[in-house]
Amino acid sequence: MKRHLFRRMGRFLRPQAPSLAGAAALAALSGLLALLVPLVAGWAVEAIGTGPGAADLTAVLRYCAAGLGAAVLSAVCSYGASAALVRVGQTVSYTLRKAAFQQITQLPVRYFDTHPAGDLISRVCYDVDTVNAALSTDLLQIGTSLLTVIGSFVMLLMLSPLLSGVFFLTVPLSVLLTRLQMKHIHPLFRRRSQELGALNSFAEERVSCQRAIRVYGVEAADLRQFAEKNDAASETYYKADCASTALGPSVNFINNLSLAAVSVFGALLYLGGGLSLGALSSFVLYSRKFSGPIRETAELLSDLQASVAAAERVLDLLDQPAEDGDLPGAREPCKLSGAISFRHVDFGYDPAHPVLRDFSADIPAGSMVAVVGPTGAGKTTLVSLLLRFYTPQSGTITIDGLPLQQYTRDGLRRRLAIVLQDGWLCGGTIAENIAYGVPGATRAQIEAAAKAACIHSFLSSLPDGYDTALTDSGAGLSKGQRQLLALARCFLSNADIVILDEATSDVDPETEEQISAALERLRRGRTCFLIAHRLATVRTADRILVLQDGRIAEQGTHQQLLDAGGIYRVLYDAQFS
Ligand SMILES: Nc1ncnc2c1ncn2[C@@H]1O[C@H](COP(=O)(O)OP(=O)(O)OP(=O)(O)O)[C@@H](O)[C@H]1O
Repeated sequence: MKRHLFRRMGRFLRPQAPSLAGAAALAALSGLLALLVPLVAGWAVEAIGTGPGAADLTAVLRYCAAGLGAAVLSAVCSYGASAALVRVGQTVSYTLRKAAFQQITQLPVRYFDTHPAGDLISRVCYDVDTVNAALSTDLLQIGTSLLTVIGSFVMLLMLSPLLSGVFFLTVPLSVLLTRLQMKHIHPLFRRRSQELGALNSFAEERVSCQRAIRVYGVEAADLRQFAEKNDAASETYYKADCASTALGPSVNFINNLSLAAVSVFGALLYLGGGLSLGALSSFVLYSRKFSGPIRETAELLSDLQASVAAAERVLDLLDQPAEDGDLPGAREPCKLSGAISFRHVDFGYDPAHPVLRDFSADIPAGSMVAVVGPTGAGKTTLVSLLLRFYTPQSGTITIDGLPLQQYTRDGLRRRLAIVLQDGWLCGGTIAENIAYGVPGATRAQIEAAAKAACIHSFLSSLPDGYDTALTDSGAGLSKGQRQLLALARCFLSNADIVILDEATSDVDPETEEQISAALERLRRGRTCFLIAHRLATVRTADRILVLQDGRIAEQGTHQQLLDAGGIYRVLYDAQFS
């Protein structure tokens, strides 16, 4: 599974191969130099000798200087390796984050129906950071530790094979313990990332609907739910961290046992003349060098588990199939006349629960067609299908006689302008928001669009005018003003088909009248697809479709439908009587 993970990470790591190789060389040099220190220290001890006056001080000083030199050089190389890896970690996490965000922009809209925003944010930010930590520090330390362990192992064997036998008796115990604990720890870290994703997702959702929470007075219930999720996250953190911290002390315990055994047998060997004092000193130092990294590596491996779990979550996101690509030879529409036709369309978000059933309708080019009907009838779903957010289970939708799939997806969407009920604003200034999707629009064009959407006088009255900064949710503007801004966006775009989904639901009757007049201007040369609950908005439509249970129940002009005395009449009377 790990090998699989490294292969999946390959495309991010491969470009860093030169830096990784440089860091590995520096780390190896640093490790080798550090390995010299115990040997030189042993020689220094040997030079001190055992009897009074036996010390060869010049040699002792020489060895001390050599040991110091090796230690300093080792530290410098280690710094060089760390600096290189910090850069690698940053570059990889930058690319990974960019790829993850790009992937989010390419995922089918359906994916967001089942994956909460907070969890995705957690993957793009927190999980990528965890991967960065592993690359910047953990891998270097594990590599250096491995080198130290192997080098010390060789030195121990060279110094005393017999004493090495005693020492290595305890090593399998450490390794076995580490392996067992790793097996136990990995799923815990995976759960830890999942629970954190769920907590983030909940927090994100609740922060964004604080107004509703206050209005409904559900703060206490919310706090309770947050506490439950927080508890679950803390619990998994606690379990994972506890399991991983238990690893260090248990390996440490075994290491101390081995040190005691080496000291006792080493002393016996020295007394029996089988080992010099210098060699015994070096042996003890190497045995420490051997055991230290085993303990550190055990701890680092648990950090690495967290990084592996995080990397898996980011890679899982990257592995999601993107929105279907364009068909070969798909047309890039430069201009559409805007004739829309739905033919026997069946669609359900879940195929078992159809929303549209055998839906057929023709919207002639340049006409204004309105869709009305009860809540949940499937009006917005029609818009989502037109925008190719979803694909019908059967039937076809054509524009200018060509099925939607025969157009490039982006090209098609560029020919459509849409105004939704919630206005769809993002961070930036008001001018930038109006010009969203129309880069290069001049200030004069932006103001003309705002005038056409009847919002120019309001915008001019703001202290910073069109340069007023908006937060992403458009706080500071009323819902109606947000809708008018989105309408201005439509005026600015040169789209051939305009879709208004409850676009005037939050404006006062006077503004609605103005918008109706504006719509008359907007529809010139364009096809307008209007969805509305307020029937005043649809009176001037060329045709009104009354949707009920995913089918057209009635259709005609406003007057024809009133005269027919059907559902439309009932809805009209309910609103105007
Ligand atoms: N993303 C989705 N995933 C699953 N079901 C959905 C999704 N969006 C809408 N639905 C369901 O599809 C049905 C039609 O929804 P739609 O939003 O098209 O209705 P509508 O006529 O526009 O309603 P309203 O007038 O309230 O805006 C509803 O039953 C709704 O619950």
